Amino acid sequence: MIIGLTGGIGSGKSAVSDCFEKFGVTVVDADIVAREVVEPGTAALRSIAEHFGDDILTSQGALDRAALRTLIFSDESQRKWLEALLHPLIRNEITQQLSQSSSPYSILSSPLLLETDQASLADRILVVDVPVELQIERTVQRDSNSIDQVKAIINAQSSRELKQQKADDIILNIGTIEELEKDVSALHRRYLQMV
Ligand SMILES: CC(C)(COP(=O)(O)OP(=O)(O)OC[C@H]1O[C@@H](n2cnc3c(N)ncnc32)[C@H](O)[C@@H]1O)[C@@H](O)C(=O)NCCC(=O)NCCS
Ligand SMILES: Nc1ncnc2c1ncn2[C@@H]1O[C@H](COP(=O)(O)OP(=O)(O)OP(=O)(O)O)[C@@H](O)[C@H]1O
Repeated sequence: MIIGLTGGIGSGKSAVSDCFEKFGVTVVDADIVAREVVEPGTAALRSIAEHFGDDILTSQGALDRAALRTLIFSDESQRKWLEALLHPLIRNEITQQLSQSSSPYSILSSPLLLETDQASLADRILVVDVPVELQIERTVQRDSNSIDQVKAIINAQSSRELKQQKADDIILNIGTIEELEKDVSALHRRYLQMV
């Protein structure tokens, strides 16, 4: 059984998947996979440099993620171009990593689970839900992004309401980390009964 874990930027997916990992559940994280497919030497990184120019690379030849972030969240057509290149590669790698899992069930954590065909890889959808104001507050605190950039990223993602509609399970992450851990623990027991 594969649980698709999703939520917008800064909603708490990593906090939730860290708890599942502590219970021995295999977690495949789409954000980590998205970094792997553009490592130096990959065909995808070469395509990105050809399309955006060598300024999109650091002096070490790696992807300048901050530069690409600024570009794609201010120009939808460039974001669509990047997604058309990367999403098939990300999906393939996710499938590969999930096939190697040996835990009773696995977690696929992805910010774009419901926006892409990654949803079809999951048997159940678990949404980490937070009010947008808290999402922005936690993200700005964690990252060096400005409020406007965080808002632009949120606008490129599906709405809180749509995620709630598509969810089989919802964790409302408005309390403490300890409360979040209790909610994950209860879900873990339920999931074990389902496999
Ligand atoms: C633009 C990039 C280089 C910025 O890298 P950076 O290290 O700053 O951020 P990181 O990759 O950790 O992503 C942070 C968050 O941004 C949001 N985000 C990233 N890509 C997208 C996107 N295409 N659409 C909407 N939100 C996105 C997600 O909430 C994600 O958790 C990077 O996000 C990227 O390559 N995005 C395109 C690939 C993609 O769609 N990844 C999402 C997982 S499938
Ligand atoms: N219940 C909570 N109480 C306080 N802080 C929290 C709570 N849950 C998450 N956080 C913090 O909020 C920030 C965002 O959480 P996290 O990194 O887990 O989100 P995410 O959904 O994985 O984000 P992204 O989509 O950007 O990868 C982190 O700094 C995290 O420590």
